[in-house]
Amino acid sequence: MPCVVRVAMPSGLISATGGVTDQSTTSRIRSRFKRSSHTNRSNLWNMQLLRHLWSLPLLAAAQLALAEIDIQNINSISQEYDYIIIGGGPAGLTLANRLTEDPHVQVLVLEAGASRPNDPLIDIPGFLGSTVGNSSYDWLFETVPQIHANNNTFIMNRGKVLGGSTAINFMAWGRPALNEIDAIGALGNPGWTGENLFKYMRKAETFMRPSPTYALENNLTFIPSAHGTSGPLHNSFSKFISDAQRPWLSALEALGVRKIEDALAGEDVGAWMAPAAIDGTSVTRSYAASAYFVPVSGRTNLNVVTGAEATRIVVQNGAAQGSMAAATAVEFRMGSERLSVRVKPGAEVILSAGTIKTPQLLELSGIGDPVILQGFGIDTKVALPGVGEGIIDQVFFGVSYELKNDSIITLDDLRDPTFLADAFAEYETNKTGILTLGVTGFALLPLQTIVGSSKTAVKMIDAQAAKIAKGNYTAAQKEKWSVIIEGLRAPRKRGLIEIVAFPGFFTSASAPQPGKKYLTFTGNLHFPFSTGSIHIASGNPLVQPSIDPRYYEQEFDIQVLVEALKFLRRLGKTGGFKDLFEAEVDPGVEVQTDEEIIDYIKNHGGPEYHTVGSAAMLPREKGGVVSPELKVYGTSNIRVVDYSILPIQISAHPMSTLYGISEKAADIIRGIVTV
Ligand SMILES: Cc1cc2nc3c(=O)[nH]c(=O)nc-3n(C[C@H](O)[C@H](O)[C@H](O)COP(=O)(O)OP(=O)(O)OC[C@H]3O[C@@H](n4cnc5c(N)ncnc54)[C@H](O)[C@@H]3O)c2cc1C
Repeated sequence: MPCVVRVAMPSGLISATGGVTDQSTTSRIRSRFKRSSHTNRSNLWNMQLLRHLWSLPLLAAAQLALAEIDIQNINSISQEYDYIIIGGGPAGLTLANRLTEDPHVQVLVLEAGASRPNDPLIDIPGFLGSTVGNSSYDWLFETVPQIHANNNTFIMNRGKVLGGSTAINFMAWGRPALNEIDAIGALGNPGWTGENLFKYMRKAETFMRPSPTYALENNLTFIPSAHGTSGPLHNSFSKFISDAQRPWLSALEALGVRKIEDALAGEDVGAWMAPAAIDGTSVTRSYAASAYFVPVSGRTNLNVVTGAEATRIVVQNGAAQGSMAAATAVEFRMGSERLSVRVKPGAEVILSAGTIKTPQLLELSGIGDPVILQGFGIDTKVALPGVGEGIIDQVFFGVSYELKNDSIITLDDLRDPTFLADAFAEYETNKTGILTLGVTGFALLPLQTIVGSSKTAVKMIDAQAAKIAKGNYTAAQKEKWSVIIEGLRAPRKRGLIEIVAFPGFFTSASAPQPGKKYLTFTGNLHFPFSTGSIHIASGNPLVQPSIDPRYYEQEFDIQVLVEALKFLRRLGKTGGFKDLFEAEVDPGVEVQTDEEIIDYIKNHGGPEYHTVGSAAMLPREKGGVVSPELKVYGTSNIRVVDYSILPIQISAHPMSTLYGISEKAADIIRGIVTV
């Protein structure tokens, strides 16, 4: 067996702790941020969006940071693991942490990406988004051309690094309504209730309260009992709130959107100021690797191997013999080496490779739809047609405004290398300034608010319900959609569109102008009806799967987004925003008719990075892949624990829910709870 890499904790390019930054350090920082050698990877939508957000010098700095990252060879993989976890993202590392609390349990984690401790582009909150699109951190998956989205292809960004997408994401910390989890339970998943899962979400987190003065000045409210106080994952309110978003709550109130005390307490329809996954003490990103791995990295019963890409689970027996199929080995690659680790009797393999890679690995292992598997010469070990089917992906678009007042600080300032260097020095010295920023202004709106009329909303809902009733869909599909319809009919209990105030230029049709400042509103469709699939495109594990979310196949989705864009334009003309904005930049006033708006959204909107459903937790006869215990049907020792198990979408950003799912899964696996 080869040597195994265990991640070391080098000092890194930039210390994450505070301290005095002297003059020579500041000049070094300045010159670093002035260098530029980054070349743009793609002209696809997401890439344009992020290219506008982040300057070339910053991305060059990322390359310098990479050179400093270290991985050490420490020991060898043994053959005696109780759990082999594929994927060192939020789910994989939560499980690894909890399962190794028992010193007699041996755990191996295989992570395809590298470990990047003390990487400033991950750790410094205000650099959010800077690693998205950089192949050293990002898988850069691509969809197939989307026929209902002007045939556009979209990049599906996902973290390829220890910590998974939590290392590269935007850190928004939210939770769905309690009743949404109850609805997932009612689809055939006993034991999955809102109350129960919220308990696990709180277990995962430590919430840092803001000081009473800061809370009062910035309208930050919270209900203490809704938050965890001793979990590994830290969250807090942003220490920097741009003046560009000050009118958020009052302008929304003028449009009939009430402020809610705390969107994490089980009801999330309304407007709020949100915390982010930022450790309020160190003022660094709190993510799966820093929260769940680093504190326990010294455990001798935990072996986390980075740069190790799992390629197949070797599965024996199966339906043909009438017995349960069982994993006997996991094959993986490290560089050009092909390796394998045995699954000892009684041990388990847990797939936590994320919504895109988990179904691919199942299919490569002979678990999936026999027709698809045969097409690639793969023997069927478990016939499970639900694998990779029924995926639902949230989508979003932006409306950007140029600010009248160029002295307001926004993320746009970071495109200026001198400002960036100063901001960096301020962050290093005091842990203050724009580089401490997390996105704060959120609201979740029901259709009734978006269209401004209950009657119109009900008409749209009725039309969609009738279309579904008449359509040639399976009963299981109709049942899932009925949950969304039910939500749409209960505007106080369930929202449909989330809107966010992003303090900077975050649209892709135009480019930001030097010296100008912007605020972007995003409109995010959190319950799309359009449903697609992810399947292998080759028997070669290194060929990425075919991802087809079928964006806007259900016309209702695009109709709602058109209405959302109109709502955001109304918001831009309301209250304090009216005086703040010089002009709408994207889509721009020339885009007026519904057809023009549709084109704008299809060409300049895209994935919100929250895909669910590729290994759905549902009864097997309803297309389910895993049971409520998260066991893959037809197998004795394979589970899936990641975001792919959600059978329908939720109204919130995934992280809190996913950590909660993973905490609960750890208790199920350890036998602490039964479902
Ligand atoms: C750009 C972006 C912004 C986002 N913003 C937010 C936000 O603000 N708030 C929020 O709550 N959520 C956000 N999300 C979503 C959130 O981060 C993800 O939903 C969540 O991390 C998904 O977790 P997961 O375990 O399913 O998969 P991932 O986080 O993708 O983890 C999977 C891990 O498995 C590894 N892996 C995959 N295949 C293999 C293999 N074959 N062998 C070994 N390892 C493998 C991957 O490298 C990765 O580390 C964002 C996501 C992205 C990409």
